[in-house]
Amino acid sequence: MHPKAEKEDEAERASDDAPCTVQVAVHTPAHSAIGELLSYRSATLLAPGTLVRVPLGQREVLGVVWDRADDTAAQAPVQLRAVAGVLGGVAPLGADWRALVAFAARYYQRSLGEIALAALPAQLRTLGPEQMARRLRRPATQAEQANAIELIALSAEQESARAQISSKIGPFLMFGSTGSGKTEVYLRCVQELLQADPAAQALVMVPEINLTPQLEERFVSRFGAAQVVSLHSGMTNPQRLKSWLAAHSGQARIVLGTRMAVFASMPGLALIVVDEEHDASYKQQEGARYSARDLAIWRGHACGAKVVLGSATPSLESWHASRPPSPQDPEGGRYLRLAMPSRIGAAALPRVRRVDMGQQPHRTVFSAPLLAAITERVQRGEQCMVLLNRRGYAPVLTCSDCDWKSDCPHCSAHQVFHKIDRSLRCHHCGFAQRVPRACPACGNPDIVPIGRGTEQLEEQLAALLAGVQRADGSPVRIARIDADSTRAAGALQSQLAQVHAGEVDVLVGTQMIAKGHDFRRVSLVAAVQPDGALFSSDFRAPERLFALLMQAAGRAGRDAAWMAERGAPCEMWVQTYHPTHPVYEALRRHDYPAFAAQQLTERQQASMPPFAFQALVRADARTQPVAQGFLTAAAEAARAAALPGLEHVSLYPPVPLVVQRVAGVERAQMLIESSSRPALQHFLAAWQGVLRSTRADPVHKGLVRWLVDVDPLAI
Ligand SMILES: Nc1ncnc2c1ncn2[C@@H]1O[C@H](COP(=O)(O)OP(=O)(O)OP(=O)(O)O)[C@@H](O)[C@H]1O
Ligand SMILES: [Zn+2]
Repeated sequence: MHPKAEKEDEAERASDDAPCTVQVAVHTPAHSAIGELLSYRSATLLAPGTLVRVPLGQREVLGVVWDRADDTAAQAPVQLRAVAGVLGGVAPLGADWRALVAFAARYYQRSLGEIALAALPAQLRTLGPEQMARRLRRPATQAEQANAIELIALSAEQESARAQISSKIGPFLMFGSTGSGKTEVYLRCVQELLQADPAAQALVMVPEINLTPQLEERFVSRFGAAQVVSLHSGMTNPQRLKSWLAAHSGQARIVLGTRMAVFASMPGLALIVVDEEHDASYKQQEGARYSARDLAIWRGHACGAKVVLGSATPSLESWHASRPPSPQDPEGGRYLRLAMPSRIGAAALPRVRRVDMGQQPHRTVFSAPLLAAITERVQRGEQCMVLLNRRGYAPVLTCSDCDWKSDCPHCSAHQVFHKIDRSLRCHHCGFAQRVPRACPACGNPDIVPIGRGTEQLEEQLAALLAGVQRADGSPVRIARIDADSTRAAGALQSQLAQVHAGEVDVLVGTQMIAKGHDFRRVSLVAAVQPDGALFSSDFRAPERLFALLMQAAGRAGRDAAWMAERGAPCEMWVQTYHPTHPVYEALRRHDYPAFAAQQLTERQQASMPPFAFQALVRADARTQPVAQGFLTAAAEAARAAALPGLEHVSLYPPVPLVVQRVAGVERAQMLIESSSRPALQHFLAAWQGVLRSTRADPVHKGLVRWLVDVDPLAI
């Protein structure tokens, strides 16, 4: 039916029958004064969760019918605009899904409509009824049968983890070393679940799906393409709609996705896996700043699904939440910790070797012993990985005469030098320009790069290894993987495939190379300049660095049988000016528990997460005083109004962000902290209205936006 005809038809019926009022969630701007739900007139009573099209201003938008608020407040239907149409063929969204959306909106201080509509595929909004009907008629992916795989026998540790997940309630934290076979345990748990209950569904989340194409292959080959769908931001809109519908209808049994998948509609949801749960990409960094890991825990609890978090380097939050009971703490944490300390096939974790860069000649990039070790490995046919967490050629260009620096005109940051296309690019706002021929300030032609990124590292390594030959006499092959080298569609997949196929001898890259890859022939991993993170102002920096180095180390020596035939055990090299730093000491012993214990003691003494709860309010404005002035005024207004929860909450003075200006906008933030999560929540909820009215005050003209970040990951 033509949309217009349908609309008239609906209006017709509404005037005949006794019309009723429905509450609808629509996408309203984040801080708009429009209430959470809008009321519409409908000819028929619509079940909560029904997808509808409704008029909003001059437009017609997608909405979700929400549970009716108490009827007394409802307006008489005659005064209301009518629902324009119902999205036929799509079952109403379940109560579990609506509860999750409502919780996320409340907890992360966003509007219900924003979260609800953002969680739905864009095409539900844009497709007309006919297109939609055609889409629904399209046959599902031809059932490509799962390969009848002969299951490998689980190790004793894997079997114990599997059995506990099967018999206990959880939530579980699977603390398994790199290469301990966590993925195999996920696969078994999913399999067991699907076999036991024909309607059951599993949600498996990974930090970045493009980084782990291997994982997708493993699920598809085990369960067949018809059972598995993906949900991530790299998909086209039609693909996303298709996956979403398959999950929503229950036809897909397994959803494999990134953080956004936590909102997938899955009526049979019985198991949620959060792989590499420590990874920062589970936290959304714009719009509604939700943590998909934390929502997974909430969702599992609310709908009775088991939740398994997995990592070799858990977040300190999850580690603390899974502490075993002790005499001082008879309850212990809420999660059940499952330990898998051994690598599959009794493979050894790499031996950690620290190079004291203070003892090396000035300006050394690759120390002589590291270079010798890499050379030897290559000659023997083994692969090496070199990690540097900074892309580009050099972080800054500078004039040797006048001290000019390649600053971004729009940000308080340097523009990074990319030699490959002779460009200067800002990694904050994206502003790019050609490298000037001479210093723009004084005309001196001698402008030089300072510091180094992966592009330069690759170039230097190529020069240093120029004479080195592989076992077959051919020259050494070096490749680089970072956000620049993988920009083209499919580039990352093909580069990873080359590494797996042994076509690359030395892989240079950013943290992208450290994550989750099951490289079978890597025997040496080196971090050439990891010290930067040791002295960051962010209290989570040591935790992040430790996790990164442990994960990087975890790429070496994964194939026990192959390593046994080699001349030397696998190694992780760290070049540092602080070889005795506790982070490197813990790394040397592969001792995550000791590292975590030391960090948690510090956090407890300083009353920091997970012993305290935080939120940030950020203000962006034309000037720093306007940004800070808004925050100060909002805090003062909160105190003046004696908002609930305030007595248990500390409001700190506003400060500029570390990168203070981005794209011409000044940024400031205020930290809010409490030892009680409910008190913090209570206060934030009450503060919303105050922030809105403060914003409306004309003295804060020049404020661009404000936002709240609950449980922020970066301070
Ligand atoms: N029981 C088993 N017997 C033999 N091989 C196994 C077994 N379990 C897993 N493997 C193999 O061991 C390798 C490592 O397993 P997997 O990738 O699941 O580890 P992981 O714990 O997820 O590692 P990481 O955290 O480092 O990504 C894989 O190649 C996998 O096929
Ligand atoms: Zn910039």
